[in-house]
Amino acid sequence: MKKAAILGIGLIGGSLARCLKERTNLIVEGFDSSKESLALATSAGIIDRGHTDLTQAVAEADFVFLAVPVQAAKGLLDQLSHIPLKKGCILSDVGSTKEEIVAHANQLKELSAIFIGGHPMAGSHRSGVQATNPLLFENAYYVLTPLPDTPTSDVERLSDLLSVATRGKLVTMAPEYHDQVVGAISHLPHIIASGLVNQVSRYNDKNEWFHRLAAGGFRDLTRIAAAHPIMWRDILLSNRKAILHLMDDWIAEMEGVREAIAEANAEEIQSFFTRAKISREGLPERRFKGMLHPLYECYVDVPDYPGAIAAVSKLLADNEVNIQNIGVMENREDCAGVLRLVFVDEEKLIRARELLRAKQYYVFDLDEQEEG
Ligand SMILES: NC(=O)c1ccc[n+]([C@@H]2O[C@H](COP(=O)([O-])OP(=O)(O)OC[C@H]3O[C@@H](n4cnc5c(N)ncnc54)[C@H](O)[C@@H]3O)[C@@H](O)[C@H]2O)c1
Ligand SMILES: O=C(O)C(=O)C[C@]1(C(=O)O)C=C[C@@H](O)C=C1
Repeated sequence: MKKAAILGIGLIGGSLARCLKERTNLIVEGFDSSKESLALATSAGIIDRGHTDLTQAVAEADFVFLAVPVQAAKGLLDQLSHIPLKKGCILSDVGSTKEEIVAHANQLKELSAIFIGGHPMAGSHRSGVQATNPLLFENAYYVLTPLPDTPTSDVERLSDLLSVATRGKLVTMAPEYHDQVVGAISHLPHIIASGLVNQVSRYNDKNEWFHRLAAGGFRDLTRIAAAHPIMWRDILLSNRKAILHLMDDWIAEMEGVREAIAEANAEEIQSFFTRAKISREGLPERRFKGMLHPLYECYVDVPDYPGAIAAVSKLLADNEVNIQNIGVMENREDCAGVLRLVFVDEEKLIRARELLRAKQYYVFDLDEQEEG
């Protein structure tokens, strides 16, 4: 039997393990410094076996995936360069930055496996094995960053495996290029979200209404600020060059709009928002999107009385419309507010919209707005 070893059984490593277990014939073994995570992953069937010993974990592995924070991944690579790996073994990672780790692997001449950098463009602000999801990478881009001299057959072998296992969209690009692009659409937004949360938190220390009034806008924009600090520390340290450049551009962007506000320049302020609106609406379609998950979702306003949520789910269940996922949006205090409903396909979503609207529920579907 062929084997994959996943080093780091957290959100991404654990989700990848579940993909491999569900959709390939590989034996999946895990390595983690946390015995609790390994025990949980083994008992939940996420991995076949857990190890705290690296040599045992990678023994006879055909594929090894590093799924730990970026700086820890460099340390594991150093250790792996002293461990004989199976002939033909492919070593990859899932880290959010690529230039540094690819260069690091490339200069480890003793490394007995081919290294191909990887980064699934999907994730969450949650971390740990408890947050794993075998559908996490579905339809998301999964970037591989082979070097010009990486054998094509190895890239294909890895790409084929990941394509089947994750159902993601495999693409290749140069590591530096990856870091510039992902710096702009992932790393910079995390800095902005966290900076905004810290700024408002300072105000809130003196007046608690800041947090209490925080509604949809603030919460939507800052969800990602709840992500793992060590992971993000490592990402920023690893992609410093690109991020510093992006932050300069961001500061210039903010100075531009600040000036327009200071001068009460209505035309310029409107143009700032108009450009953003057009660009935001031009992002790839959400349902078959790249960086965002394919979702058949809608939002339903529900009144604030006991049983209101049950009434919505009963209406749909009575009409054989299965809800795949349901959540209460946290955008209003002391109020049930808005229900987010997710369906398995478009047909179910359309049927749900019809049923709910026939009962006078207010249903909002972003894609319907974009289509119309
Ligand atoms: N979270 C995301 O949204 C996301 C998305 C794509 C890629 N990534 C990348 O995936 C990697 C893992 O992130 P995650 O979100 O799964 O983190 P996580 O915190 O959920 O999981 C990391 C796991 O690695 C283990 N670990 C940490 N250091 C270790 C070490 N030195 N030796 C052994 N085990 C160690 C931890 O115990 C934990 O189980 C990071 O490099 C991150 O940049 C994250
Ligand atoms: O959805 C989220 O919470 C994420 O932060 C996911 C996200 C992103 O920025 O889009 C975070 C880091 C990754 O390397 C890839 C994806």
